[in-house]
Amino acid sequence: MSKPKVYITRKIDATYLKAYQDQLEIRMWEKEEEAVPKETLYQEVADADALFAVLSDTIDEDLLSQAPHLKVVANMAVGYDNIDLAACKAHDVVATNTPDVLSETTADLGFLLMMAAARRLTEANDWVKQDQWQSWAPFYFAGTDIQGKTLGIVGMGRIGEGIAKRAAGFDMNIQYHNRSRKKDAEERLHATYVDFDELLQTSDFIVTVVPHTAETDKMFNQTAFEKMKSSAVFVNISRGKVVDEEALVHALQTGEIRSAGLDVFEEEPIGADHPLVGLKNAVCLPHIGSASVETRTKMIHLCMDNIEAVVSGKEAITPIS
Ligand SMILES: NC(=O)c1ccc[n+]([C@@H]2O[C@H](COP(=O)([O-])OP(=O)(O)OC[C@H]3O[C@@H](n4cnc5c(N)ncnc54)[C@H](O)[C@@H]3O)[C@@H](O)[C@H]2O)c1
Ligand SMILES: O=C(O)[C@H](O)CO
Repeated sequence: MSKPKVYITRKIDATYLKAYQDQLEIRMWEKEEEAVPKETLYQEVADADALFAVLSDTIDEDLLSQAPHLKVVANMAVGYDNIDLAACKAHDVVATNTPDVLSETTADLGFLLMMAAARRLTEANDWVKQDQWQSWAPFYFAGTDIQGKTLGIVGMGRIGEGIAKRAAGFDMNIQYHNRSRKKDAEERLHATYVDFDELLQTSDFIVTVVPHTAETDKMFNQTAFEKMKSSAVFVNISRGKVVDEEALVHALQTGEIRSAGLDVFEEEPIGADHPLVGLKNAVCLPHIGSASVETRTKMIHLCMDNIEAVVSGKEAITPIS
């Protein structure tokens, strides 16, 4: 009997796939950083039973209509705004994501961005590397402290809770806004629920970690930045599209807010000519929230385990509900 066919849209080292090769016929796009061209992807899915996708692949009606045998799309991300779930349902395709395994690593990066933006880390690092350091001075690269400050978390989910846990260790006051109030988290994390406007107005640090949906699209717009303190540090580790980037650039340029730490952008990838890259008070990273070897390994295995489960007639481990 022939093995179920899996197509992987990015190069993954064979060692990660060894355990699955007896059960599955695995093909993949052989480039790590270059996206698979649409024509190639459409040809490859024509006889595939399973698709291992990454967050920059668009999984929509157009693609699914080219994939008559497809049973499962395993997205190597917890976010799934690249997947049309209604189209998956219509084609009887199970969509899966990678929740939990990346929460701590992504919370680490959120915290790192908070501190980097507060303490002007990249600016100071660039200065040394550009051979500009002459002598010690009392206030050069003086940033702002985080201890004793108020942190506002927008999206108190798995990763949001991870941020709150870390913030407690830094003696921050924690407030949050979420689609629904989470009383259990309030007790566990000593966090206070506030509405969105109050969070914007009263937080010294604002971290967003909501999914990108119709509701959260550009929720950080000009009005939102105007409400923030002029000393506020804004961090986005969710999706670029939850922010109106033009408004953010304006807020950073005019001192409406102090600084920003950004792992995600409206259209990715961005280049050196992007307006945010040119701003000293913006720390910009190439969407690496979950990028530790340990976590990426877990994400790959979870995708493959989901695929193996579905193609062998079992329930997916982490279906997107
Ligand atoms: N930068 C990265 O590399 C990276 C890594 C992992 C996740 N992410 C992003 O972070 C998101 C969150 O991941 P998670 O595992 O914590 O998800 P989660 O579902 O556990 O948490 C999301 C929280 O946002 C809340 N929420 C949804 N809509 C909201 C709204 N309109 N207003 C306020 N709150 C709202 C939900 O109620 C939930 O509590 C993902 O969807 C993904 O887009 C980014
Ligand atoms: O949604 C996700 O999981 C990230 O963006 C990549 O880890």
